[in-house]
Amino acid sequence: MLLAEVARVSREVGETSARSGKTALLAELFAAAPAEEAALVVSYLAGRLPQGRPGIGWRALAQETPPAAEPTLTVTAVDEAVTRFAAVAGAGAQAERRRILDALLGAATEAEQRFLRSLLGGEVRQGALDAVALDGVAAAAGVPAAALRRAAMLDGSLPRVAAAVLAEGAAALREVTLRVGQPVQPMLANTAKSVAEALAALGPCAVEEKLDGIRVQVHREGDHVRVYTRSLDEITGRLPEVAELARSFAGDRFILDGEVIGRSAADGRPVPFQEVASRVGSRTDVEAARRTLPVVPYFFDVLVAGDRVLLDLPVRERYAELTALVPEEFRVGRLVVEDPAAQAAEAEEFWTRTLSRGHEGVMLKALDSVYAAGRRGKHWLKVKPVHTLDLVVLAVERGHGRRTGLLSNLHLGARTADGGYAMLGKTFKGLTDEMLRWQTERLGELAVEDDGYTVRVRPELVVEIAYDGLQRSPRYPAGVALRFARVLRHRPDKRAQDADTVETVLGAT
Ligand SMILES: Nc1ncnc2c1ncn2[C@@H]1O[C@H](COP(=O)(O)OP(=O)(O)OP(=O)(O)O)[C@@H](O)[C@H]1O
Repeated sequence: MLLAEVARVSREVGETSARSGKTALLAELFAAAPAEEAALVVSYLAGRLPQGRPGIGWRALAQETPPAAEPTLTVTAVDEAVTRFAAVAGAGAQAERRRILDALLGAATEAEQRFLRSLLGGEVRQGALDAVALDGVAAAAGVPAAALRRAAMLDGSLPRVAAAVLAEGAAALREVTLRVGQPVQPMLANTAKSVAEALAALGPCAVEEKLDGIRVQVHREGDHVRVYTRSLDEITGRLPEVAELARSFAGDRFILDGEVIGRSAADGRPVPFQEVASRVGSRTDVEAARRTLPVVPYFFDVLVAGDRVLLDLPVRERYAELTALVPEEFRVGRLVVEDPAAQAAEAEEFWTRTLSRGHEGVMLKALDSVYAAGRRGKHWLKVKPVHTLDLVVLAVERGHGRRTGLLSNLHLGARTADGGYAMLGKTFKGLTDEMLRWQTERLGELAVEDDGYTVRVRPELVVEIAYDGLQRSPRYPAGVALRFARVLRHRPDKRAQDADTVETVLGAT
């Protein structure tokens, strides 16, 4: 299929405001895509490259290249060029990359160049596009969107499932199941303001300790254990003690969901999140890092046990399975509340005790709820003493004085209903020297425009922000701004589409 077709539909989708109109345009294109190119076409329209981020800087993309007069470029040819680009290494790499990019842009018409620049630069608005692309595939294949969404979550790749369902119809969906060794998007939680509010919303539920560490999904098949992060990256090699422990558990085939934390050698209290994050992030000399900060996983869910997929079992039954596999000392602390009215005081006491042990808060889970992979549902509710927001960095200002040479003052945005972002304020508070160095490097990679003072970036980096409330402000697009915002931590483990929406921000305060 010609890239021109993809670029045209992408433009038309952008110009159409009704969701049904967007879906129809995409469905027509997907139905017309040849089987061997369907995955690529879906991927491009969801704003993604199968190669991930090939590291093409905005300066390289901004360079003018004379366009081709006629469209001849196919999506397969684009894919091959990006693969070559991503593989270039060693001496002369920069010139070779330039050559590949010039050849690619030179083979594209003006309209195709525009699309390529946004695709390669990661500038296509992702969150909304993913969902719209999914609707388009469902309509083209004649399958329910919900069934397709679930299959894509289980498989981990919408383009792959899309290609199968476009070729084989609904039958392909039945074949998608959870497989050991294939990570699945974890279930996420919503926020409640208090334990009482969460109990009222959920009814019979489990109240669990909310540990502040790194989410891990542990897959075991015989002696093979793999550990994945929340963003589905494999980190087995960095956490040898987790793999060793999983090998010691009763079953020899399972998928467990849990949180890894470190404990202080002196008093056993949990160490700050940053220390665990830096331990998990360190790839070199894992053994030395392990001696400095050994970590322990605490599990709270099980998704596969033996040859059974447990996602559709309710919490109470999954927990019984977890109990059979994982010894109590490696499960999160938990209180079962069958009767919220009678056990309210007990639940409050569990919350107080959990906080006094140095944990972040509690997580309440409806006892009859299933595991909704990849969803931020209403069946898991977290309660924390300090309310925080996850916001996306839209731009950053260059520092001055002691911060000269560093990217410092962050422009923070919440997601809007149309797939964009509304800026809610700026802050440089709470950033340690190490965080400043880290964000300068990361935001440098995400830069798309630089006027010498403010660097606009691709909206990808999520930061966790504490704040004292909202104030009216006509200068900001949502009509409100954050008061006393400060950065608690960077959240490279989160995607922009996991960030808070303007709606939740307004509802939170
Ligand atoms: N008992 C628990 N059950 C589920 N998740 C837990 C538990 N204890 C700790 N967690 C962590 O809490 C996270 C769920 O909260 P949420 O979905 O809001 O993600 P989050 O935004 O990363 O959380 P937060 O920002 O509050 O740390 C999980 O991803 C997991 O890492």
